Amino acid sequence: MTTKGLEGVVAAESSISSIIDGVLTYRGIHIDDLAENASFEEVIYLLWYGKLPNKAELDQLKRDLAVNAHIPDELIEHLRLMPKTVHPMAVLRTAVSALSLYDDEADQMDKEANLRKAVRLQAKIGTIVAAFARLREGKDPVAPRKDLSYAANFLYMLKGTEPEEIQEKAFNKALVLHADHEFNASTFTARVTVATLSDIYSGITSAIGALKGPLHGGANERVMAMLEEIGEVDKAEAYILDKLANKEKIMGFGHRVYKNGDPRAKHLREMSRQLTQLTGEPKWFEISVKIDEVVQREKGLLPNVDFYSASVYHSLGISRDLFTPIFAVARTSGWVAHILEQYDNNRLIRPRAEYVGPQKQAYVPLEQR
Ligand SMILES: CC(=O)SCCNC(=O)CCNC(=O)[C@H](O)C(C)(C)COP(=O)(O)OP(=O)(O)OC[C@H]1O[C@@H](n2cnc3c(N)ncnc32)[C@H](O)[C@@H]1OP(=O)(O)O
Ligand SMILES: O=C([O-])CC(=O)C(=O)O
Repeated sequence: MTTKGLEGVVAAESSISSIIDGVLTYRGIHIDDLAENASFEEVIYLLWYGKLPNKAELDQLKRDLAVNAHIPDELIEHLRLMPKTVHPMAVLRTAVSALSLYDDEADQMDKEANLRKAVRLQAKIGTIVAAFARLREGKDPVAPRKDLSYAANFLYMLKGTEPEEIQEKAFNKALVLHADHEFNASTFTARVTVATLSDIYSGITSAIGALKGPLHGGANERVMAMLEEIGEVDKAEAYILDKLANKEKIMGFGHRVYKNGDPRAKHLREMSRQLTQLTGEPKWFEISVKIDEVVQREKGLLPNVDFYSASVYHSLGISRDLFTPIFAVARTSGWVAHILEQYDNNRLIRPRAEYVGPQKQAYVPLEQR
């Protein structure tokens, strides 16, 4: 017996995040609590070390992230030479792989070296996304600042100006909400890769590839494309009904695990409401709410993390093809935690397939085919 898509299959034990009866926790702390109160840096520490940091531990992690946020000049040149029109997720996949070439410890496998690489990767991944976003517009990258939070620094490197406090807070919350999610497809991919005892860069590169697809992280960008295509609230209902009649999936709805709603969506919905008002473009929230109503009514499906995050990022002035790379920036914290957990109690991940192909076939020489 096989289970298509491994639905409901428990593949390993983990003590990083849990989804029990629709409640999401990181290391046992409720996601609502973290979303309201935690900085992304605290969440990184929590995921990697299994406890909230004290002040000294948090200050140290912040310092480590800040001093490691620059990327090698060679990588900037590489990014400069990349075609300007390619998808930033493809760029990120290549750039993270390339980053390993400039890390002397890339293949060193002890725990301390892995933690040092984790800090470097987490610190640099945001810089890579921001640098390419500017380079493709013919602008120079903005060097990271040591005095800003992870969230503020990312927005600063992207735009060249410091974000308003409300923007920093919203972006921080989005990072916290996207940080980890049990055995989602990209995390599982990372674990499969490193379970061969391959290195952390290979794990993250594989995970980025898995996150890119529209059934996973790639949905957030497509949600924004849909909102833009709809354009006005009055057109939303007919647009969705037409898609459903054509048996098309509505991006940002449904979930393999949550059948009664994604607990992250309400936070993003409220952020979307506030930010779209602030930017004077409430229509993105209003169209989203209308879609939400129609999809629930017609299909009984609820929004996932990718739905309201689209209008949140748009309201922060971020191009829609950067939405999934930003998801990768946040999820690197979770990917790393899972990679470290996998190394700590490793066994090769190698399931079986049920063979359903032809049997007892003879080899036919080429000239007889
Ligand atoms: C961060 C994240 O990865 S969150 C997920 C992001 N992805 C998306 O938003 C893409 C849209 N959603 C989907 O494709 C799915 O809901 C997934 C991939 C998230 C979950 O997939 P699965 O658990 O495999 O559910 P599956 O695709 O089998 O759907 C079950 C039924 O609901 C329908 N359905 C599920 N999601 C949707 C949707 N978004 N729109 C319309 N119908 C849907 C399917 O067509 C299927 O109907 P059927 O039984 O009549 O064939
Ligand atoms: O868990 C999943 O399948 C997808 C998801 O919501 C995530 O990765 O955040």
